[in-house]
Amino acid sequence: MENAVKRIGVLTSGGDAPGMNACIRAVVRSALGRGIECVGIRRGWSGLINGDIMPMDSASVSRIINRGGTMLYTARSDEFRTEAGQQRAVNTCKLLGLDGVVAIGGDGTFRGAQELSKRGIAVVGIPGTIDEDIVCTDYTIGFDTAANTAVECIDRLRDTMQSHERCSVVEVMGRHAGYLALYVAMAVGATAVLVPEVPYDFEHQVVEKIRRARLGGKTNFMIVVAEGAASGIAVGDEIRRELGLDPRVTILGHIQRGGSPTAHDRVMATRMGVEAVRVLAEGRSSRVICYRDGRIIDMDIDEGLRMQKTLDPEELAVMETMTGV
Ligand SMILES: Nc1ncnc2c1ncn2[C@@H]1O[C@H](COP(=O)(O)OP(=O)(O)O)[C@@H](O)[C@H]1O
Ligand SMILES: O=P(O)(O)OC[C@H]1O[C@](O)(COP(=O)(O)O)[C@@H](O)[C@@H]1O
Ligand SMILES: [Mg+2]
Repeated sequence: MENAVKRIGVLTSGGDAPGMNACIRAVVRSALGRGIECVGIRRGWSGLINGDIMPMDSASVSRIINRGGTMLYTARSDEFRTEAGQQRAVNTCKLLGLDGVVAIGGDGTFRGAQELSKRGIAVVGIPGTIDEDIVCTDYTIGFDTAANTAVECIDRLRDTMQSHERCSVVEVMGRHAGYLALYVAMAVGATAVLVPEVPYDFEHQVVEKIRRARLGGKTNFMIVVAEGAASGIAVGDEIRRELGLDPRVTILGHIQRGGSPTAHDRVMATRMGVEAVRVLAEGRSSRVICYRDGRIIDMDIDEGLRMQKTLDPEELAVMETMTGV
């Protein structure tokens, strides 16, 4: 069975995430260790459509385990959403003699992987996104680094906010998901957090929290806003209007997506990369690598994408407790 797989491709797609390089390295080196050739596909699905490739050997992934970003570049491709684009990608796989593709990315990337596997190409997905919004896995590569970067930035803001007794509104990434915001808010001891999963209620989520903090003796306030919940600037304006404070708004933006990956991200990326190659080498397809209950496993992509995920109610309740006093 294992000998059937001779050559695979690896790509990164969607928003980049720290640890993607460590994952590429693991895919390439574990494939080589099995006698499988590995081809790098640049610029995600659009690279597969256009045959944008680079040869990968062991040396090609030297000195990248500690680097953020992705050496293969990443992209979002509208063409790949079309049947014609997907067929072109299939043709590239046939032309290059690829027996499988490892796609490192988020949920969108996995939907693309589904389409490709329906067309007969073996694909295994690895979750790489700072949003941690992939339903079937407890962890996505990049989350830990992004969270620690955001925490470090907010700690710096807190110093100056305390000195000036100000209110700070910090917008963190998460277009559709509040995992990062909630985690970071808990880690910095925020006064309030706004996430897209909870309907926006300024009075309850912001005014009451700031009031309680003030009555408890605080004179500086940290409001963490996931970009998908509200705009940090709009929240700042509302605080100024309704409470008479003079908040400073900081949008952390892409700062959160860069930087050297934490040890946790490097280790998870390495474990997931090795597992993806094992799954492909065993001749399996349409799988996604997941971290569940403390173990790395693989799951059917359709099944994985069908699962419903919401913010952990226990985490939300803890945050409510900590901001309610
Ligand atoms: N339903 C879909 N069908 C086919 N391809 C898709 C689909 N959704 C997303 N993709 C492809 O995956 C790419 C990355 O998805 P995106 O949502 O931008 O990032 P992420 O993978 O990080 O969630 C898209 O640009 C598109 O090429
Ligand atoms: O890089 P862009 O296009 O500005 O996208 C920003 C978005 O990408 C993310 O960083 C990651 O999202 P995806 O993994 O789904 O691409 C979001 O948190 C953020 O909203
Ligand atoms: Mg996504």
